[in-house]
Amino acid sequence: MAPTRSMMMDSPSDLNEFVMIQGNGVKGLYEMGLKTLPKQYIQPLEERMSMMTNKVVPQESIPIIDMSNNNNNCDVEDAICYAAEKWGFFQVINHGVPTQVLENVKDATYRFYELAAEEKVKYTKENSPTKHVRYGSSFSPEAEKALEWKDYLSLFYVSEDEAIATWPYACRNEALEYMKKSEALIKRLLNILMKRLNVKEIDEIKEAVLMGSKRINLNYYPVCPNHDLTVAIGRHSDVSTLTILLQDQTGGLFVRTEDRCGWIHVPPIPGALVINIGDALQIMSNGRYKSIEHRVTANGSKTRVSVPIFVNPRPSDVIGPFLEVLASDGEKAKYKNVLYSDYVKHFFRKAHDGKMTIEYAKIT
Ligand SMILES: O=C(O)CCC(=O)C(=O)O
Ligand SMILES: [Fe+2]
Repeated sequence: MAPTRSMMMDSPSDLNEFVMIQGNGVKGLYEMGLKTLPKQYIQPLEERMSMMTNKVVPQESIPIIDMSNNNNNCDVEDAICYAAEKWGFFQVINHGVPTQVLENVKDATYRFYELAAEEKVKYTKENSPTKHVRYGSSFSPEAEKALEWKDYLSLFYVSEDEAIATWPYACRNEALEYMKKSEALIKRLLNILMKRLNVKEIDEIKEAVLMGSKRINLNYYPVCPNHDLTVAIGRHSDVSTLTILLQDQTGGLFVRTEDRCGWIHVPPIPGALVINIGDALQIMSNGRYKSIEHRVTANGSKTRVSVPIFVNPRPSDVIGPFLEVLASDGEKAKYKNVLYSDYVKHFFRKAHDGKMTIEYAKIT
């Protein structure tokens, strides 16, 4: 029997069946015309943006850095390192990734989500022929108190051949092209950030630990009923080295203020990319660069898409503060060495919980 709206509201197992097992996602809930948010999505008060404790600070903004060579290159380098130390988040313009490539990957995101549920369901955890391709909804439904209003397709990059063989046709060429065309930007950013840490050269070993593996996510956040009772993504920091995020013009990404008392909106800028430092780089830089907590609000009137590329160490890498950082002035290590796959497992084992993941690696 096709699920009715009232079934969806009352029964967690019907909701799970419709959203996750049949692969309709929250997109399916929106399309069914739900006027009230199912209770599984209702977040505790302290997680809602409408609370006084979650005030938005409109007078603050993260830096916008022009990466073209019209500026003095030293200014660009200073701006990037300062932003990574103080804010952990910045936007870049004139970054060298062609606008058309960005537009194409957004279109491809819509194309994938417009496929019938029977097509998308082939890529869920239960059905996907490879663990490198995963379609799902919410973050860790087993661990979360309340679900998140988000569908995702997560594509782990191993090689071009493997991607061509396994990634969904609706989006694979565009996702691959976006990854390829952002490679030079990623390398430039890492070179700049490393120089400031006293790492003179990114040799093969350093390159592997900084950017040895990559994951691209196609996030889809449909229009949400009672949107202020829920979140699209809860408070978290990324476990990556760097994240390169493409967002559309809807808005909704918020970053923690330095005093951790409020939130700063990351305004959409046509053609720009949002860059943020992840936990792995916070650890490798011994805390010099900051991986900042962020979240995404659900929207009551517009669908939003975003496409992050998570630039990561390889799962088999051991990460810890670089010796160059510690040696420069005898600085003490703030983090221990951890196997990156253990760190990532720890992140996925629990619900989103702000900046708590990094405690796993902290020397106390
Ligand atoms: O959608 C966004 O703007 C942010 C997504 C995000 O934070 C993530 O996927 O880790
Ligand atoms: Fe994130």
